[in-house]
Amino acid sequence: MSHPITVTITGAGGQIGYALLFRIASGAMFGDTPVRLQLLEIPQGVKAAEGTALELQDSAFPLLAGVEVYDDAARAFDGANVALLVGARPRTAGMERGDLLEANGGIFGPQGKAINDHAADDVRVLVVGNPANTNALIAAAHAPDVPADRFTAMTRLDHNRALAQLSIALDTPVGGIRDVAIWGNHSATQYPDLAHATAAGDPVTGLLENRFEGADGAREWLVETFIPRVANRGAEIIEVRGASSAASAASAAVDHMRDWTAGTQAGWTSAGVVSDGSYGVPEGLVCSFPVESFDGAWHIVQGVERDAFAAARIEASVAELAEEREAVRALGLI
Ligand SMILES: NC(=O)C1=CN([C@@H]2O[C@H](COP(=O)(O)OP(=O)(O)OC[C@H]3O[C@@H](n4cnc5c(N)ncnc54)[C@H](O)[C@@H]3O)[C@@H](O)[C@H]2O)C=CC1
Ligand SMILES: O=C([O-])CC(=O)C(=O)O
Repeated sequence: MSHPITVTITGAGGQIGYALLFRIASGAMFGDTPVRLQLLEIPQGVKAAEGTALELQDSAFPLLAGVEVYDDAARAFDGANVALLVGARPRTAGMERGDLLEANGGIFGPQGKAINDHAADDVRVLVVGNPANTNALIAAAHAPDVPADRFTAMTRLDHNRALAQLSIALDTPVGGIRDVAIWGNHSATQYPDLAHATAAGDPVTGLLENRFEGADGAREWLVETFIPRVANRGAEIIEVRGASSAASAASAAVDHMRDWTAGTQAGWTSAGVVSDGSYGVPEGLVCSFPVESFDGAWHIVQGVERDAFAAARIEASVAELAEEREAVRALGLI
């Protein structure tokens, strides 16, 4: 059997943690490679994480090489090959994710530093806790010895929501849809982009025109229904479920890490990555782009054409990311 991957999960006693840990232990994230789980909680969350650790034992997962619970970041990130930063307060009805910046931002500097000082050299970090993009920026800023491209923020849930809404609208299987993209912030300003998507090999633009009786109908569906539905789905779930998305968020985290380590097989996906200046996004902002994964790294898909409408929407979302960076600077978090 191969050497286990050490995976640190923060907020392991919370809702997403409860949905995520069993998927990781089952092999959904890293295939046949055994995993060692290191769970980090704040003191008041430790009992819940310990209970989950007992249930992980009881599941007798053949790939589970061990579970430890910590309330100390230095120990929890020790030797981590993968760090899933989930632990943070979720928003409630009526809040935007950016409203959490002050409450949650302070978590990610110390955790970035603990990753810098204690994680394995090949550590890969996924930030889930909101506002995810800017929290990833904060963590990266405190980890100068870790290459910036190892810090990512989760927009895979937005990507999956876009696939699902398109699949429903066209009555076509999710598995045949390619090259959807989420640009910008994991917030209501994000831009879900279908301009280059195909379904079973056919351009989605044409399929939408057939479905919605012409170009005007397709455009109306995109602008009035699809984009706001995807961009505000988190709020819709909070409204209907009474709590923010948990199992779907865990599932997206599995997808993100699996693709990062094993590579993408079928076209683009979406991830918040540290901008290298591509598409005019200021360097250092953690922005969602269409990406592919190969050789163990995310690569921003280059040369994607964007019409004036798309460019304006993306610019607005990037401006919000720049404002969030200024806000965390003003708070002394970076
Ligand atoms: N990026 C995305 O697509 C999504 C992000 N989220 C975000 O994920 C975060 C977690 O959501 P839930 O699991 O539903 O929340 P939850 O409240 O159920 O669990 C959060 C857990 O984090 C722990 N925690 C708080 N501060 C911590 C720290 N400094 N270190 C370690 N653990 C800490 C808490 O004790 C709690 O057990 C929220 O910020 C939520 O908004 C949720 C869904 C999707
Ligand atoms: O909307 C929220 O607050 C939780 C989240 O990030 C999502 O479901 O996308």
